[in-house]
Amino acid sequence: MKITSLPTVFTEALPVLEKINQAGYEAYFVGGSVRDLLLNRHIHDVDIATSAYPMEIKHIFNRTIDTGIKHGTVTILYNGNSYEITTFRTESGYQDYRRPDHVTFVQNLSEDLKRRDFTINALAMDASGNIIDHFDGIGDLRRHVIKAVGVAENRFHEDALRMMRAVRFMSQLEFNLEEKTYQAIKDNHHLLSKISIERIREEFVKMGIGKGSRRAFQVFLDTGLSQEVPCFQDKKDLLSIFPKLTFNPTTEENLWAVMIVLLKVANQDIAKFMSKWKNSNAMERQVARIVEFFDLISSRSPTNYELFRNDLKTILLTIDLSNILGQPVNGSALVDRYENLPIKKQKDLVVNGETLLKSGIPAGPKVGYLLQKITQAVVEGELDNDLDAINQFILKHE
Ligand SMILES: Nc1ccn([C@@H]2O[C@H](COP(=O)(O)OP(=O)(O)OP(=O)(O)O)[C@@H](O)[C@H]2O)c(=O)n1
Ligand SMILES: [Mg+2]
Repeated sequence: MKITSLPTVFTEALPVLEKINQAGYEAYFVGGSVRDLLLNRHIHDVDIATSAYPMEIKHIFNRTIDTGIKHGTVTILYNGNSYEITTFRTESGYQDYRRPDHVTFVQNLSEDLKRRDFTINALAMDASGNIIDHFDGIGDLRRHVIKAVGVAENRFHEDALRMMRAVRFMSQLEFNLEEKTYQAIKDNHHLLSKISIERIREEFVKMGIGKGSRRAFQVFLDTGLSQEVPCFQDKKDLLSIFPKLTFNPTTEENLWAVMIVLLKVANQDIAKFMSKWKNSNAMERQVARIVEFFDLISSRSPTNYELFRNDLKTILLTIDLSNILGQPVNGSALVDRYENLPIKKQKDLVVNGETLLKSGIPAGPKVGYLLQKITQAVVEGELDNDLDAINQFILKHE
């Protein structure tokens, strides 16, 4: 197969292949970019494989970064873009079911393609647009199948994360798992426990927000992979809800929001669950806000309305909570209710602790009690946010 018209991500990178070729080495586009090109999907970056050693690549290009010299990878900067160029290699250095500590360089492309995870990812394309496909990856793209290259079990022993990659591609591409690949995951799911939570999380999130997330979740459960993720141990019931959802979360924040609602409904410890994911501080803050928000819905404590922020509004409007909670929750009604609140922040109230003291209320717990009563009555629409009305209210409640 030869591709004659290439998107700009490739045409911009063609001079890179040509420069390597002119220096006497082979060079190809490989992996995800070739797969996504054939699927007509958005291509975020192109990776290059070559017969040249990293030192030789550093000679050919002026601006390079030693990304992973040990693994044969050099990043080059060319015409405002950066490219990862990796020397043909095998996976013989794999230890402990994780990525290799050291690699063995090989001289030809077919050896390099053999060590890749799935047939649809073991595709290459040369500078003329010829597709190299030794494992019928094109056929599997047509059949919508994720199939391991060679013996599936070996591929998963080389890198156990590939089992998560399998379900993640199922979700992203809406593909099926080939029978032997599925069976090999079922037989080897325990190996996932060797993989760091950060790497698992990256795949889990991609799986959770892909178009085929619900089917992928079912396989994540059925194969036993979920048991190997620390925060999901003993949460099979909770997870079994995912395949039944009537929508796909589309952003990472949405995905966590769904998880949090499920945990809330099941009365489980959210902080404990979230800490196990080792999320970034920024994501932790987002998550904390989502938790606050759901507390808000359930407690209806007026002062909590302060926590209602635009991003949370988005969640409410995009996620159908009724389906998760098993009881009717009208997201847009909640948003409307917020929009029409007489006060949105405690500060919007015409009185505060200080003004109450000045008006003669004795210092003590009474002040806080009154303030809460007033706020609640105003939020619920039972009392106007007006000094006279509030003073009368105080007389009644003193
Ligand atoms: N555990 C892994 C990770 C990657 N690869 C190979 O390296 C390529 C690039 O890896 P990566 O960028 O992680 O994945 P992509 O398949 O490119 O997917 P994405 O579009 O998410 O980048 C893959 O296509 C595959 O050939 C592999 O064999 N085993
Ligand atoms: Mg990639």
